[in-house]
Parts: sequence; C-alpha cells; structure tokens
Amino acid sequence: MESEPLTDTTGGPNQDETKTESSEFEKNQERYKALISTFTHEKGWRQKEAYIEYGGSWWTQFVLEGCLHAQEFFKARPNHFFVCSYPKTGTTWLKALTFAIVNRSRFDHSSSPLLRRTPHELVPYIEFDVSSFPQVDVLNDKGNNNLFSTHIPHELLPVSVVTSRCKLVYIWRDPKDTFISLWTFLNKARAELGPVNNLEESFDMFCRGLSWYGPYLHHVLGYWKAYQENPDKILFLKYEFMSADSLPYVKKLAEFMGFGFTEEEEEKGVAEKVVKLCSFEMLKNLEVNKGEKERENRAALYSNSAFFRKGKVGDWSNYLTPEMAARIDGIMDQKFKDTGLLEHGQ
Ligand SMILES: Nc1ncnc2c1ncn2[C@@H]1O[C@H](COP(=O)(O)OS(=O)(=O)O)[C@@H](OP(=O)(O)O)[C@H]1O
Repeated sequence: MESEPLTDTTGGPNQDETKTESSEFEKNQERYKALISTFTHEKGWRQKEAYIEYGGSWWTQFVLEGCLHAQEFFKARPNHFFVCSYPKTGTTWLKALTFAIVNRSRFDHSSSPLLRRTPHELVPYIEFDVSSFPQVDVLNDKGNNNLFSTHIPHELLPVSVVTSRCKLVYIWRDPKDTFISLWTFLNKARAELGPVNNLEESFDMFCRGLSWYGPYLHHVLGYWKAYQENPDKILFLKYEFMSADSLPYVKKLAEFMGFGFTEEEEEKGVAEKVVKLCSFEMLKNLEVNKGEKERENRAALYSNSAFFRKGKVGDWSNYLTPEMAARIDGIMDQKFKDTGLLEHGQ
C-alpha cells in the first residue's frame, strides 16, 4: 500500500487561492447570477424551481452558481481524488468507500469518522460544499483533504481536474432506479422548495433529458468516453455490479487509488471490513445518518437520512409501468448503441 499521508500538507485545495473572503465570494456570486440570468430557463421538476441550460446540461440556480465558482477557482492537484457521478447512482456509497480505503491505517473500525459524520461531510462536493472554502479545513478532523466529489458532467469539469494527474472514479446505475431514487429524494426536500411534479410528468421530463445535471445518459456517456480515452485516469463502476458483489470492486478501487490492500491486510480481512463499514445497512443505521438532522452547509436542503432509502436494485418495478420501463430502456439502448458501454463489466 502506498503510504501517501492523507493529511498531506501539499494536498487539499490551494488555501491561498481558495480561501476567498466572504465579500469576494459574494461578489463572485453576484457575477454568476447576472450571467445565469442570460441563460435559457425551463420549467423544472418543481413549480418553484427552474432548470437552467448551461453547457448542454440542466442546472438549478444554486448548483450552477457553484459549478461556475468551481470552474473558476477549484485547482485540482495530482494527489486529489474525485468521486464523480450523476445524482442518486451511488455517490454516498463511493464517498464512504474512498474515505474508508485511504484512511484505514489512521482509524480502526471503531474509531472511523464515518461512524460520526456523513460521507458527504467527509468528501465534499466541489460545486457546493467547497464554494465556502474555509470549511474544507475541518474535514478529516484535521489537516487537508484530498478526496472530493462532483456531479458536474465531464465536459464541464474545472480544467485542472482534467489536465492534472489526479484520478477519478465514476459510478452509474440503471436509469430506471436512478430516476426513482431521484424522484423520491426530491420529494424529501425541505417544504419551502415546494412540491415536485407527479411521477409521470417527472419521468417524461427525465426521458426527454430534462433533469438535474441531465440528460442522465449524456452524463454517463461523457465520462465513458473520457474513460475510454484515458483508462488510467478514470475507473468506471456500475451500482448493480457492486451491489451483487462489492468485494472485488472495492479491491479494484483501492488498487486504482494507489492504496491497494497488502497481503497481510488480505489475510486479516481488512477489505471485507471496509465493505462492511460502508454497507448500506451499516451506514443507514448510524445515528448521524438517521432522523431529520442536516449537514451544516449551504446545500443542506435534505436531512441526512434522505441519502439512505432502500439501497436495492430493481425497486423501480414498484413505481414504473412496463411501458415506462420500455421507453427509458429503448432510449438507453439507442444512445449507448455501439459505445461498448452496455457490455462493460459484464
Ligand atoms: N452504502 C450504500 N450502499 C448501497 N447503496 C447506497 C448506500 N448509501 C446510499 N445508497 C443508495 O444510493 C442512492 C443514493 O444515491 P447517491 O448517494 O448517489 O445520492 S446523492 O447523489 O449523493 O444525493 C439511494 O438509492 P435508493 O435507495 O434506490 O434511493 C441510497 O439508498
């Protein structure tokens, strides 16, 4: 196992460049707001919330401001690692796994910060958690943080994430389960956001590509193409395969991150312990991930428990008709035809 320290002082966001004074931060936000007001706005999944077109994808105001901020200020370093995903495809799981993998020699399983803090606190999103940069200092209990995550489509990532030697893991999931997970999640937001469209209307919009960070299939394809061009930089995973048998994928992920399990660790079952610590059942039942508590940041519109619903493959069949399933499957087959994506990992 490589012994790169996780509190590496050369890692983490560039404090000089990223510790924006709040007035400067607010000035930037005003600049982004003015720019965003010139972009196309469409009716979103909630009456109160428009979707805004930027760079071929759909955004909500808050997240787009964060994306523009990340594009302008986030400086990736070679020792950074990024968990990339479309929302509701396995982000929380991968955040927990990457954190547990790289921190396993610092914490045993009874002292892991994952037992007290949500995976989202430990692995921040560059487009909203990191927009108030000083918060990053408190991550990992002390020191800097090298793990980040994002839902930004590949083609809109901050340039340094693509050009730096840092690595990325991307996870995707069956679009039917992704849609149901997203729709049920959005329904759990704080009441002030207003109601979400009914399932049929939201599904129709999802199929037409009109969704948060969508089109979903375009998001997947963007990372797939980047992976094909540079397989040493991106690890490509699928939720369904990981659910069926997590261990080989967790070992692969650790290896890819430069933190492969040693023979001695293999003998001691350390990889199995990481799998267990990050399992849905384990995380869902922790006090920190239960109830109505919320993360303390600008993005806290959901209780911590909203990130853990069923964690099952195929739950879509309890919500979608066979016709709806056939519609989205058909769109996926068409979009992914001849890309090799449907055969990947099988
Ligand atoms: N540890 C673990 N293992 C397996 N599955 C898990 C885990 N943690 C969360 N989940 C399930 O993942 C879905 C949430 O997706 P994300 O974590 O990508 O959501 S988010 O983008 O961070 O908002 C959501 O799926 P659904 O249950 O189908 O809604 C979560 O329940």
